[in-house]
Amino acid sequence: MTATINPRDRLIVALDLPDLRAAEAMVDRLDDTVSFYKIGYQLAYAGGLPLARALKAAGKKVFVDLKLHDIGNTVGRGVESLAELGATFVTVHAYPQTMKAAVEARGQSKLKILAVTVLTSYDDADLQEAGYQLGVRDLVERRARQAQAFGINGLVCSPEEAGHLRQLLGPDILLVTPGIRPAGSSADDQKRIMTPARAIAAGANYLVVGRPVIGADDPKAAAEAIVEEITAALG
Ligand SMILES: O=C(O)c1cc(=O)[nH]c(=O)n1[C@@H]1O[C@H](COP(=O)(O)O)[C@@H](O)[C@H]1O
Repeated sequence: MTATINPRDRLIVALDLPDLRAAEAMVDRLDDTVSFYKIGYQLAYAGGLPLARALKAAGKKVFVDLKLHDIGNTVGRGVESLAELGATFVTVHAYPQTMKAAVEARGQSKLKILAVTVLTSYDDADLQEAGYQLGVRDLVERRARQAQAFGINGLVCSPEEAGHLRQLLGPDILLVTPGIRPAGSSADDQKRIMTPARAIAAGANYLVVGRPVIGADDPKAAAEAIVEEITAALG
């Protein structure tokens, strides 16, 4: 089912930019190279959420990444509001109450709920410091199984877990992987990373890329190179 996604549509560029003007300028620069954008904390909290509607009207897809996590009622009502925006994806943290409330609130809308398993900036030591007994691999697996049981549409995980999750959960669940770094680029604060080609080979459906594109001297060329790598990896 997910094999039919066009290679270009598998690249999601994170518009981690300070304001609407900067985000609109980046979308203009990237032009037809990019069809899918992510709006996260930085832009959303700077008044950027309305860009979701404008992008949709321009034929682009939008991922609203607010990583919801609160009591079930608050999560549910938040998801209802986000469904009105016309986004394709929204994120919640992969906690049982949160996932259950989000799936119920999604109702018949076209919004797909993605559960963030373990952030790609975490390793085993970070989880231990935060009080978890499980390491990354086991916690991702546990949360992924729970997410599937709740009817979540997809998982945000690192490409390092994508192969294992694909095997475990089958072909239908969407695997959306940040922590993407083209060969030779800086990891920044990411700890679980892979190149675009390896992430696709591991079974990721969508790759989320921020700084390697928006921080490049030529963002359009950087995005095009990633699309080419995705296309080649899909064979
Ligand atoms: O939910 C996400 O998109 C997300 C989850 C995660 O585990 N790790 C992660 O990096 N992200 C997001 O993916 C993007 C990655 O950005 P870069 O590290 O600049 O490529 C950022 O917007 C993060 O908020």
